[in-house]
Amino acid sequence: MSTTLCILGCGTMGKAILSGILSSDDSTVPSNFIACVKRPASKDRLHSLFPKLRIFVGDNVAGVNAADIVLLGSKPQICKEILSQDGMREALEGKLLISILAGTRLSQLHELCNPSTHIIRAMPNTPTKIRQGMTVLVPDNTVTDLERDLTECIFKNIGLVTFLEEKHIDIATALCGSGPAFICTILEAMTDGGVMMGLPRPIAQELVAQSMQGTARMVLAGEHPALIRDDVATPGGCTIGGLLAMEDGKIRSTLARAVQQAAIVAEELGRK
Ligand SMILES: NC(=O)C1=CN([C@@H]2O[C@H](COP(=O)(O)OP(=O)(O)OC[C@H]3O[C@@H](n4cnc5c(N)ncnc54)[C@H](OP(=O)(O)O)[C@@H]3O)[C@@H](O)[C@H]2O)C=CC1
Ligand SMILES: O=C(O)[C@@H]1CCC=N1
Repeated sequence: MSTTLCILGCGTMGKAILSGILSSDDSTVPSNFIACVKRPASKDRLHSLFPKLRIFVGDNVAGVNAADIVLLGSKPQICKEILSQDGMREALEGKLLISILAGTRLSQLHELCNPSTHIIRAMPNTPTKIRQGMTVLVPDNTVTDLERDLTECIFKNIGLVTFLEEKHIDIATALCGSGPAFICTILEAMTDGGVMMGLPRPIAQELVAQSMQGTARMVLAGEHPALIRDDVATPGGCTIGGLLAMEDGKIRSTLARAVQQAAIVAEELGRK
């Protein structure tokens, strides 16, 4: 049976999810894809990236009508406008709606939909583009096991998946949704250090990025970050010199506060 996924608002994150799914060998579910956007220029860009994609400009209801599953990928601020369009409630009836909107709660989405629309909140990140994403899923209590499994399958195909309660999704938004931006800030800063000491930027950047990837993989394989750190910081060595400079700059509390601030703002986005 063929399943059609409509990405309702297909910008940065919609494109990342589509790229991930379409580059996988296992793109049987969903098997067909639709995107809805606002501007004709976005249609042209999407068409050049994904030639087989059906694209609707300014006709969201038609896009949703033609789909089995809808992934809401607009900015949170315009979700009400989109879901209140004439015919949208009806178009979504009996369908699974996956919302990737930061901050917008299940209860707010339900108010804009009929009861037969089942809703799952998802918080993915841009590395889904290369099938290395991290997605947190929050199904509401009307979601069937089949819908839950299907959503898990879609996101597992493009990265790791974990289920959380809704009360934790703003924190997940800060950690995995915003995470790539925070991590790239650290990556750029370390690269700057290498450039300052005389390495060409592309080489310094590769050294940092691969070190980040390798270390992250060790942690994901079960190694404890504190032990990895201790192994590297030999007595009287260069690493402990660098670590103390980081602590002088309050790097730990700075990064933890960044996550705290992003989680606070994520929660506020749902109130706008
Ligand atoms: N960016 C990220 O890393 C992450 C984002 N998110 C969430 O994903 C969502 C989208 O973010 P992002 O992809 O960055 O945003 P973008 O601005 O890149 O994409 C938004 C999309 O919505 C479309 N759109 C705007 N108005 C309408 C409308 N009236 N009808 C139909 N489509 C419309 C835009 O169309 P057009 O192109 O024509 O303007 C665009 O394609 C947000 O809710 C965000 O919280 C979640 C995790 C990570
Ligand atoms: O900054 C934002 O609003 C979005 C949500 C998570 C990542 N980017």
